[in-house]
Amino acid sequence: MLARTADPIVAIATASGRGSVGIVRVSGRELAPLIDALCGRALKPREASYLPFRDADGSPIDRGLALHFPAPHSFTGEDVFELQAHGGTVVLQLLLARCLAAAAETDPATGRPRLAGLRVAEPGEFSQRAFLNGKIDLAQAEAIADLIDASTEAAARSASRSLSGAFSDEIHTLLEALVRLRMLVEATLDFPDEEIDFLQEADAAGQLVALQSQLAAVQQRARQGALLREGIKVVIAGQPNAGKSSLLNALAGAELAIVSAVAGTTRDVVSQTIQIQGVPLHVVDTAGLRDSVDEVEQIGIARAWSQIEGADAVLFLHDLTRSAAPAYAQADAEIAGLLASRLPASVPVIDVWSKLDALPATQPPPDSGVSLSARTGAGIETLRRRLLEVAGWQAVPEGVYLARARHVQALSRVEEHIALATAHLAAHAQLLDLLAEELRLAQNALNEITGEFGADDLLGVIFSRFCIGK
Ligand SMILES: Nc1nc2c(c(=O)[nH]1)N(C=O)[C@@H](CNc1ccc(C(=O)N[C@@H](CCC(=O)O)C(=O)O)cc1)CN2
Ligand SMILES: Nc1nc2c(ncn2[C@@H]2O[C@H](COP(=O)(O)OP(=O)(O)OP(=O)(O)O)[C@@H](O)[C@H]2O)c(=O)[nH]1
Ligand SMILES: [Mg+2]
Repeated sequence: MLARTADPIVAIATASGRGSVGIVRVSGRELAPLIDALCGRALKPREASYLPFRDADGSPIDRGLALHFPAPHSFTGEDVFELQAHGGTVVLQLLLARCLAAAAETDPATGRPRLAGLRVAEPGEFSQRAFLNGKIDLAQAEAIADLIDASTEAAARSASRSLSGAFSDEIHTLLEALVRLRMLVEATLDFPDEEIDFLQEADAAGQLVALQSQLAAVQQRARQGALLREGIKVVIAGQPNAGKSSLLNALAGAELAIVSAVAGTTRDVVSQTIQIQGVPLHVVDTAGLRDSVDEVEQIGIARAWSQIEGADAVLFLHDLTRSAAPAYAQADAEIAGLLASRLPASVPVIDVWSKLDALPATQPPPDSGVSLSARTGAGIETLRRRLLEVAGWQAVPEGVYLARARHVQALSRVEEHIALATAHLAAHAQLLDLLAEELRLAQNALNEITGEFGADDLLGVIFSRFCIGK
């Protein structure tokens, strides 16, 4: 949990601490004395000045651009002071140390420390301040972290949309509609003897239907956004020698896993994240499944099963050159039974028929599942499309906003409360209290997304996952 203090904070604000330019950033209530110590003068608000950054004895540590964003017009809403220096780790550490030391020194003008309490920021603390000072809401703060962590272009673009407030705006539109309805219900509850039926007059039922369909659209885009952020885990499973490792390599376009004609080659789990239309797929190659007396192979098979049990989708590989043999088919049937008993029904198992190139031209490939050749690449594109389908990816024309599982879950709770509210309204008079309560709960769930109604521990978890300097 991040401390909620108003202490001034400082951090090196570059991802790796090494680049051609690096920034040391300070946020606090009144930074003028510190700025004077490092720059030797006051800075024009929001304008870059090129000057030496002064050490204790006045000698320059580096020369660079200094910026002062006076409160409240800054990223954090506090006074912000930036030193944009050369990006070496040592020079940035020197500047950081100089800021801390200068802050503790007595300001000749006041006889007090220049900036009492300056300390190094914890991860996420700058963004947390921007949130606490009302500069951004919680969904936007999360979008900053997601933008920095984005692993694909599509994820970065949609995080940027969330950061600009596109997602928050939609949540606010839903909130407004909900608040209007709540007022209506409360008014009806307050004047029970009134002749006119407010609810009927204002078509409360119609408003609920409209709200539901607005919500469905937001849910759809948030689900797609969460998919872009989190991706799905796809586990390749099957008998030894089925071509699992070859398929991983073909999907990844690199020789990651060892391929050999020896059955039981793979023992360790090998995984690689690939992307299809910007959707990250975490593809996992596993040891071939069979009864084995080899101790090492047994460990590998146990690991395979634990991967399979954590999968969002399973690619069940069958070797086309052997699948007609009764013993082979029997072993596949046993594996199919185990998959069915160990996986929840919601996890799709895709039958993949491998080594299509080695199949005699006279023999037609099975019409179920996907037939492919890791060697020639035939069928790989079909498999990619099938995987996108299984992941539930549908490109949304207006673009999606990057969302998190947390948001998708909150939206599902809103959906449940609206459904209950609709039922209570249909039953009318005697259930108006319950209707009001469901609307209130729906509003709370929406407020959790933007952080207007967030438990402190939730906020702590969210911000502590940021990188340092954000
Ligand atoms: N040098 C630098 N680059 C950076 C950041 C930074 O802190 N420093 N950012 C850090 O994440 C991002 C930009 N985010 C920012 C958000 C708001 C304000 C800001 O000054 N807002 C004021 C004024 C707005 C205006 O003039 O329109 C405000 O909101 O009142 C600055 C940076 C990315 N690039
Ligand atoms: N002709 C042909 N051979 C393939 C194809 N894919 C894999 N093979 C061959 O099948 C054999 C086994 O391939 P692997 O990818 O190692 O099989 P695996 O399922 O990972 O095997 P284990 O790790 O032992 O479980 C190797 O000799 C591969 O060259 C293919 O598409 N066509
Ligand atoms: Mg293998």
